[in-house]
Amino acid sequence: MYKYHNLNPISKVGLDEFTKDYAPVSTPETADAILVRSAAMHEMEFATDLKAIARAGAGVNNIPLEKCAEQGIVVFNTPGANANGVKELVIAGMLLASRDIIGGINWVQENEEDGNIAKDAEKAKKAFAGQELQGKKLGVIGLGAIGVLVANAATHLGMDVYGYDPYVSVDSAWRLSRSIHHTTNVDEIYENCDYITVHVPALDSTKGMIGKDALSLMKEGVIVLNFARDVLVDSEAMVDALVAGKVKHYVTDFPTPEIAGVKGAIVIPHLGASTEESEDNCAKMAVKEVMDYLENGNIRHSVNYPDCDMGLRGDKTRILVLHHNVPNMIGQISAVLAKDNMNIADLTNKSKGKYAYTMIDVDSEVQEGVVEELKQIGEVLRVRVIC
Ligand SMILES: NC(=O)C1=CN([C@@H]2O[C@H](COP(=O)(O)OP(=O)(O)OC[C@H]3O[C@@H](n4cnc5c(N)ncnc54)[C@H](O)[C@@H]3O)[C@@H](O)[C@H]2O)C=CC1
Ligand SMILES: O=C(O)CCC(=O)C(=O)O
Repeated sequence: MYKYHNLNPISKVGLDEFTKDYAPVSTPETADAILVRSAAMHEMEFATDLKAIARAGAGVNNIPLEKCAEQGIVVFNTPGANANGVKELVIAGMLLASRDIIGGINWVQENEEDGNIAKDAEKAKKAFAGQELQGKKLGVIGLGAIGVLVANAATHLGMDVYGYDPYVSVDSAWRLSRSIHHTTNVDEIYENCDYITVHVPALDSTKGMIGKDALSLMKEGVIVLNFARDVLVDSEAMVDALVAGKVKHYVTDFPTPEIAGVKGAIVIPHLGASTEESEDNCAKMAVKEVMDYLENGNIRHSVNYPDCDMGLRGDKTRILVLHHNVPNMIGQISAVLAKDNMNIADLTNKSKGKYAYTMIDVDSEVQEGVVEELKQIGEVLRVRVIC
């Protein structure tokens, strides 16, 4: 029986994917796998039983990826599974920033007792007039799962769309509408666009990317949208730009004390992926990733180990070795197996940055002594046998 622990509420539709071989546990200490959404995991200690963490979502900045890798814990995410939910809220964000829908609705609520409300509304409404999206320039920074959907949808609203992503994947490039202008210089977006939306992960290299310098290049009255992570935008610089009127509206999915009450900020409580569909999609993908890893050793959509897939285990015994990506690991591993006269039926080795993964199918049983010998090889981080 495998055990899993949910650090956040996870959609039942996803959890229903677990077979009868899986049971939930109320604390993480004995779990083989943890399912998580946005819970902060950086301060957590991980028990030795823990083999996998699946983030039901895209951003993994709440998880200590390297610490997990060093302990032989594979971290997964669910790329693209909530992208449509975020795309739709970004479009809503652009509309909220363009038309004073919130001001208008508030006016109606404040005047709900007014018997002449229909007539008075016709006089009051001029205070809530706005502008249309059609014909405006939109800059999309980060053309991954979400950025591509936002860019394509905006073209259907008649916007003139510019995209920037120096690391764009072939898959994303294929999905991007041909009418989107591809720029290799992000300053072009800052200088020319009426709306700028950011869809990049929170990394050391992207933190604070919308800061004083970027803001100084932008057009007067620009609208900036951030549905990616709070740290991408320098709060102090953004507050100054809002107060000065340089930025007309900052639409963000991340409330912080610095930005929450500032005039011109439209702050949403991290609702981008909070739709039934996105929550179900993410949970289903996360559960399938965990089961395939625990039962077959296959890694798909990991963010700290290489993806590696040998299909279903069948009647073979499968040895799984997580290790550092250094020379002569396969030589040392196969030497241990040869010494014990074990025949390798199939072997795959993949690497990603500092870490690598070796999957081996053997025809015979694996004795505990062999596992111990494999663990003793320097640079090996975890050995697991599935039979
Ligand atoms: N508000 C919400 O509820 C949600 C927020 N997110 C956030 O949005 C981010 C993006 O999500 P996805 O599009 O699904 O991820 P993704 O991984 O599909 O796309 C990210 C893109 O950013 C690009 N990129 C990386 N560094 C860049 C840079 N310096 N300049 C320009 N592009 C750069 C990558 O090449 C990639 O194409 C996530 O990392 C997460 O932080 C994701 C889902 C829900
Ligand atoms: O699980 C959530 O609601 C947050 C989604 C998110 O921010 C992400 O997928 O990166």
